[in-house]
Amino acid sequence: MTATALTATDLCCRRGDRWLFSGLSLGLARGQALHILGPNGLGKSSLMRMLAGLLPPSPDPVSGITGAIAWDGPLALMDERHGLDLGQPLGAALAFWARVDGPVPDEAIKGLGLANLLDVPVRYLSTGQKKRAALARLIGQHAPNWLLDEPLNGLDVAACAMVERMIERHCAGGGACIIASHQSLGIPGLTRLDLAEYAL
Ligand SMILES: Nc1ncnc2c1ncn2[C@@H]1O[C@H](COP(=O)(O)OP(=O)(O)OP(=O)(O)O)[C@@H](O)[C@H]1O
Repeated sequence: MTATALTATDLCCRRGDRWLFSGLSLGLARGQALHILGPNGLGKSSLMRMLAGLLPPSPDPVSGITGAIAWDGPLALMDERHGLDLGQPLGAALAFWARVDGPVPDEAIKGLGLANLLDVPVRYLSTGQKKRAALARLIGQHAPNWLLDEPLNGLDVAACAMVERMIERHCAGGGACIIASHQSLGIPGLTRLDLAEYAL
C-alpha cells in the first residue's frame, strides 16, 4: 500500500471579499508529484499557502464546513519570498538558514551554479540566481514534502530541466511534491489538478 503524504478535504478559500474556490479535496501519496494549474488570480498561490499552514481554510459559504489539511511529515514551501537577507552576501544569508534548517550540501550549491556567487550580496543577484538560491534553501530544509509555487519562473532552459530532475529524484526517494505553475513540466508520472474546476 502506498503511504499517504497529504490528505486535504473540503478546502474553500476567500481572500478579502473575493471567493476563489470551494469543495477542493486532494490526496498526495509518497513518491507523487502533483501539478496545480489554473488561470491568473484563481487562487493557486493561496492554495499553496493554505496547504503550507500559512492561510486558514475558509468555511464553505453554503455548507459552513471548514476543511482540514493533514501532512505526514514536515513540509517546505518555496515561493517568491526567498527569505534571504538582501544586505548579506549569499553565503552568509544561506548560513543563517543553515543554522535554522540544516546545511545545504556542497554538491547542491555547485549543481545550482551558486558556488561562485557566495560572496555576492543577495540584492545584486539576478532573478534566476535568486530563484536558484531559493532552491538551495528548499534543499537545506531536508523536508520530505515540497510545495513549489512557480519554481521555474526566471530560470533558463537548462535550470528548468535541472529543477524537473530535482523533483523527479525527490519523489523517487520517497518525497512528495506539489507544484503550482503556468509552465508545462517534464516529470514522469506527474498528476494534474485544474483549480478552475473548483472556482466559485
Ligand atoms: N492578502 C490578500 N488579501 C486579499 N486578496 C488577496 C490577497 N492575496 C491575494 N489576494 C487575491 O486572491 C486572488 C488569488 O490570488 P493568488 O495569488 O492566489 O492567485 P494565483 O492563481 O496564484 O495567480 P497567478 O497565476 O497570477 O500567480 C487574487 O484576486 C488576489 O488579488
